[in-house]
Amino acid sequence: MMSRLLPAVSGRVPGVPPTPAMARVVGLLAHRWFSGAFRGPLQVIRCPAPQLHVSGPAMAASQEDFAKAMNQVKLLKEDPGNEVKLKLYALYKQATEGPCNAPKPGMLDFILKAKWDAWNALGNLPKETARQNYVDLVSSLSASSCSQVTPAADKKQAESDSLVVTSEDGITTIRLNRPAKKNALTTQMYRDIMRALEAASEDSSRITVLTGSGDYYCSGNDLSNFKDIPPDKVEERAQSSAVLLRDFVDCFIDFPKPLIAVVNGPAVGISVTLLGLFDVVYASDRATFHTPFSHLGQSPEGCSSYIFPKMMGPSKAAEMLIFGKKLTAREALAQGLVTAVFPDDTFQKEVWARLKAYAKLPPNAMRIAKRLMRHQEKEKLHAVNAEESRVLAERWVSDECITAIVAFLSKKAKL
Ligand SMILES: CCCC/C=C/CC(=O)SCCNC(=O)CCNC(=O)[C@H](O)C(C)(C)COP(=O)(O)OP(=O)(O)OC[C@H]1O[C@@H](n2cnc3c(N)ncnc32)[C@H](O)[C@@H]1OP(=O)(O)O
Repeated sequence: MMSRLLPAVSGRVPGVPPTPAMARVVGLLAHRWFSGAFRGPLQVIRCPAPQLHVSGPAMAASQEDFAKAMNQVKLLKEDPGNEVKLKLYALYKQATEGPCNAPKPGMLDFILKAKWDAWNALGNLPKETARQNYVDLVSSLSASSCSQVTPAADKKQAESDSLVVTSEDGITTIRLNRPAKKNALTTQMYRDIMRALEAASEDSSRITVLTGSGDYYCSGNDLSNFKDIPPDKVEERAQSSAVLLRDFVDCFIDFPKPLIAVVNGPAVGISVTLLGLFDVVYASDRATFHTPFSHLGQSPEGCSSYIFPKMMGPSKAAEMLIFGKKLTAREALAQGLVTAVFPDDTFQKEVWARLKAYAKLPPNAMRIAKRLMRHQEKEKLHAVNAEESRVLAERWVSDECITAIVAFLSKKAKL
């Protein structure tokens, strides 16, 4: 694709070398055109993606993604160069107007001809594919543009008591930091994690890690979230928690970069179910995986009702999600929930060495590979998440759930 565009950019007829005078004129016009001296659709468009030739509506970006990509182009820190701008232009036109039907500009109208050639070269590429390719290209440009942020500015992104977010060596790490409460997730932490993921998806890091401080990875939802709710607000709180849950899980479904869980110790509830949405899960041999939903009068979330049966087969998934069987790290590895298990005493050293090496890989290639692996399932996962959240809102107001939570909060029960 690149080489097909080159003649268009230089204004050359393929196979005919340009004269020096022609090259000078083309260079001048191209400079004016691309530096904004020319008004027209090129100012509306901006960055695209390498032609992936992944076709068909299954790979199509939404109009919202497309609109976002157009805005992102304006934020690029570096001029992407004429070749890329031409691709962006062509993909924008194809995505918004379809195949090129405009009359061919005259040979001496170099700039218009370059634009026309670029658009025309897309032939009958479907609008949806052009839209997707535009989004991909912008995303790849944003990633490489962001990676030029100075290391000092890039080091620390956010810090709060319960969540610590750092970015170093190409890795953004989101660390749950409530060790005294086994890293149980408060309402504020769900919100902060969503914000951290959003920032990580746009920062210069190449991979993103979620891990815990202290002896636990995470003990799941903080059951105190259910405390002090006036009786007439119970239903309303259940509904708003379901919306929070749905938005939270959606962020994991949509996260564009490689996402790695570094499971440093036991994991409970939502911190286990979410693992199915990570790309890689590394666990200490001290970690356990526990989803005691029935014990709590609750139901599975994090898309686990769909992913776990597919991953480990329905009966192993049933043992976990219906009967609350706690898995050891080795059992979780055998079920495909965990990628690799490390001895606890060398866990941190081995895992971070591996992650640092991964974080040196080309970021766009990693994102594209992830998208190709995950895209087909995305719509399904959003639907599963919506349904699980809806059902949980019902469970939270059930007698079974209220009894279980009261028992825990009054210190009468523990898992
Ligand atoms: C809006 C989105 C909603 C998403 C819904 C998700 C569903 C789930 O995640 S369900 C899973 C909920 N989690 C639990 O049921 C775990 C409850 N915790 C325990 O059973 C135990 O604490 C433990 C087995 C995790 C650890 O036991 P251990 O004896 O080692 O330590 P503790 O002394 O019990 O814990 C220390 C400290 O931390 C508090 N704590 C631990 N986990 C939670 C939690 N999930 N919610 C609230 N508080 C928790 C525990 O109460 C102790 O506090 P104190 O020191 O103040 O007594």
